[in-house]
Amino acid sequence: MESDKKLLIDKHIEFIVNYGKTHDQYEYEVSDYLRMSGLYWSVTFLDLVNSLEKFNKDDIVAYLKRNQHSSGGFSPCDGHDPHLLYSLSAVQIAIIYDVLHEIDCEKLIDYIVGLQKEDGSFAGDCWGEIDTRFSFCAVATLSFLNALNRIDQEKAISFVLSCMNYDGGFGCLPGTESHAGQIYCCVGFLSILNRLHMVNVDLLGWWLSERQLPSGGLNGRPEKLQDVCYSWWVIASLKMIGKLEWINTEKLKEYIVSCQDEETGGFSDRPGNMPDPFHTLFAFTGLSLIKAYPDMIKDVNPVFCMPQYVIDRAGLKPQLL
Ligand SMILES: COc1ccc(S(=O)(=O)N2Cc3cc(-c4ccc(C=O)o4)ccc3N(Cc3cncn3C)C[C@H]2Cc2ccc(O)cc2)cc1
Ligand SMILES: [Zn+2]
Repeated sequence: MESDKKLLIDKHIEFIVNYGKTHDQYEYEVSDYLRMSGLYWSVTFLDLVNSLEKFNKDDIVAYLKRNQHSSGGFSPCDGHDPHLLYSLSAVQIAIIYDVLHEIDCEKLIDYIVGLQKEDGSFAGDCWGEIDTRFSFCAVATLSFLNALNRIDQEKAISFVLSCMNYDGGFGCLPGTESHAGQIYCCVGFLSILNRLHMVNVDLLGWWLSERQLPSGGLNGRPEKLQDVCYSWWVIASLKMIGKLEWINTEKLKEYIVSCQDEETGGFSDRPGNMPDPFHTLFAFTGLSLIKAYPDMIKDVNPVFCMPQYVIDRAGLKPQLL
């Protein structure tokens, strides 16, 4: 029976610890444009399985400092431009290691405030791409820096609400189709700003529960294939709006475990595909949220996608319905 499949925790730890070392040089190199996020995915995974000591804290601090741009924003790695995505990842890493004092928080706050537009939306960087993902990155990062009062919150909220669709979901821009990843960002944004009552909970809960397929896995939009990372985007959103019980969590657990690579360790989007740190983290945060292995995986916060004890230590209490 699939549900009896063992979770090979030690193999997954080995996969993550060795990813940057033994992993095929070409693939590791081409992912340098997301390296700071890759580090966040790996650090969060290790902390959830009580193995944070596998990484060298001083090396991590040096990497953060080396990649804070003069503008205050963070780049993914040397030679790349700063971006909101990697600024959030850098602060998430700093909060987990409790080293926020090692980075220039004031300059980072100025960088983020400078990215808010007249209509309340946020650009991801100086090149100006607008996406509700960046609204989430902005308020999540400012939460950790205790600087939410530095942006125009009412305009930011009205922009995100202008991206809500008739199906209760959210898209990346006004009038764009609902997608689980965008829904997670918009619901998380509203949770951080205490506006979850603006969500149509029954409509959105129904749309999200409809993501579950016969395999037990979840897809990100109607008619798409299941993918283990949607385990996170969908159930974190359901948890925030208090409708997690609308998913068959036993079938979901079976699907998630079926995506582990028993040879190399790590998780892939679907059984038999190439594992990566991104899908490995979101498989574990999904298992954590449905409390599938409570003795092996620490509790995760559904809004910030970080260990709950870290969010408690930071004194943050994002709204949950
Ligand atoms: C392999 O193709 C991609 C496509 C998009 C991306 S992404 O950076 O825009 N991103 C995150 C992401 C990462 C990986 C990955 C491979 C190796 C590593 C090392 O750490 O990470 C793989 C996929 C991926 N995607 C694409 C994806 C996942 N499931 C379905 N798809 C199409 C997500 C994508 C968007 C993203 C999501 C969350 C987040 O915090 C940042 C970016 C990266 C690789
Ligand atoms: Zn995926």
